[in-house]
Amino acid sequence: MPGHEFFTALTVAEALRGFRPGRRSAVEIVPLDAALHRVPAAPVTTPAPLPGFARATVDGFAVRAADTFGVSEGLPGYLDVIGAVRMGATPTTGVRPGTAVAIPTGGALPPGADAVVMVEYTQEAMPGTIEVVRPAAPGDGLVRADEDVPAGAELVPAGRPLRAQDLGLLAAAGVRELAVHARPAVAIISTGDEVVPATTTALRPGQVRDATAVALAGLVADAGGAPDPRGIVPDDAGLLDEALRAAMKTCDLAVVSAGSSVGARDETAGVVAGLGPPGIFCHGLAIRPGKPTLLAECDGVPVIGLPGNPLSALVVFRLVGVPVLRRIGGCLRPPPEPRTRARLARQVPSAAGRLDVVQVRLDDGVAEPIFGHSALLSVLAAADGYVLVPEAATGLAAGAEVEVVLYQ
Ligand SMILES: Nc1nc2c(c(=O)[nH]1)N[C@H]1C(S)=C(S)[C@@H](COP(=O)(O)OP(=O)(O)OC[C@H]3O[C@@H](n4cnc5c(N)ncnc54)[C@H](O)[C@@H]3O)O[C@H]1N2
Ligand code: MOO
Repeated sequence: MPGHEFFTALTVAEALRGFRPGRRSAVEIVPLDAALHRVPAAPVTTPAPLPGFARATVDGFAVRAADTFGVSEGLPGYLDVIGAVRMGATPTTGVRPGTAVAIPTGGALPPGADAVVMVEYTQEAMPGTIEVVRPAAPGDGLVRADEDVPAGAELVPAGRPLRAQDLGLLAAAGVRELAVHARPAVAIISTGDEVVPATTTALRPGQVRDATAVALAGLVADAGGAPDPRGIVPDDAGLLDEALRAAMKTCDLAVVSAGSSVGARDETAGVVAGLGPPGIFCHGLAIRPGKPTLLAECDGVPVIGLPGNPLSALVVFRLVGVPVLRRIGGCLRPPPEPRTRARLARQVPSAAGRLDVVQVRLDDGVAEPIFGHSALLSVLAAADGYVLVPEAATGLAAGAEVEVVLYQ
């Protein structure tokens, strides 16, 4: 019977290294205010140096630094104030030896000046004349015309999702739109005769609401993808084949939940094997939970078969699906996941040779493992994060310092 062979389990690291579908989502132009978290398809270089003119970084007086050399509280220097810089305007009055021009923070440095003395280091000696009591070196109290971004410099790299500060820098440089990867379209197909839409009010005995699809859609959206939930397919090879082929016409990644194990009704592997070359990359990962996972690429579309247990499906998609999805979306530098260090409240057993993903609750620097079968979705909902027990380890000792990857 198809699907009854034993898994040939790869480690998660081997799978991530080896399964590298070449598919990339299309490139589209978006306006800057719609570009948060989008992935630039090419580096964006500055059209001009920034800030573009030398500007004061303090409120004070634009001066020639040489005029202040050697001054002190006891021996102030005297300068004639011959004008004031207006914000947003080109300064008209230049600074000559023995003179100063009043300037606000951010004002354009007048010609002739090479430093700005803070107002706190001056006082009015008489109307139109200031005493300067601290010397200024050239460059003090200002930023140069290209100090923020030199001519031709890169504002944002390709492949790193845009953060709020990136948008700010692009805005400062006058970039109004940019080329980004389209959000990869991720078809989400649930399977199982017992699975009914999540909107079902009254369940018949043996039925379960589709818990996986909406949760996967959340993970997809969090990772920059566009979820395309395509409903529930019964345990029928022909219908799954039809659903997958229809999805593959438009999606960048197809995800099937359940049916990836070795039971009589587990059709996913057989169907995926017939979808087109190169076909199945691996069936079975050395991970708990999540062993019955299938990775394939069929006619240019990556296909991921996830375990039926919703907890397992979500764990595997986070660890294996998200990196694949990000790469399809052109993301070369994924944002680092938030992590924290904690002490393990109790011992965690684990078999050598597989990666264990242990859900934990965090309390004041202590990570409390939440034990429970992977059929129990509440375990995942109760968790603040997870701890990985590497393949080589046979468990973690109580009190061990562990790294917790946090759910946001
Ligand atoms: N003889 C073996 N049996 C099982 C193995 C094994 O290695 N040998 N592995 C177990 C593990 S681990 C898992 S996980 C499951 C995965 O099996 P499938 O991927 O074939 O999934 P199903 O059997 O169809 O479903 C498992 C479980 O999850 C429920 N389910 C499925 N889809 C949904 C959904 N969208 N929303 C909510 N719940 C869902 C389904 O009703 C089942 O209870 O196999 C073990 N068995
Ligand atoms: O590994 Mo299954 O994926 O434990 O529930």
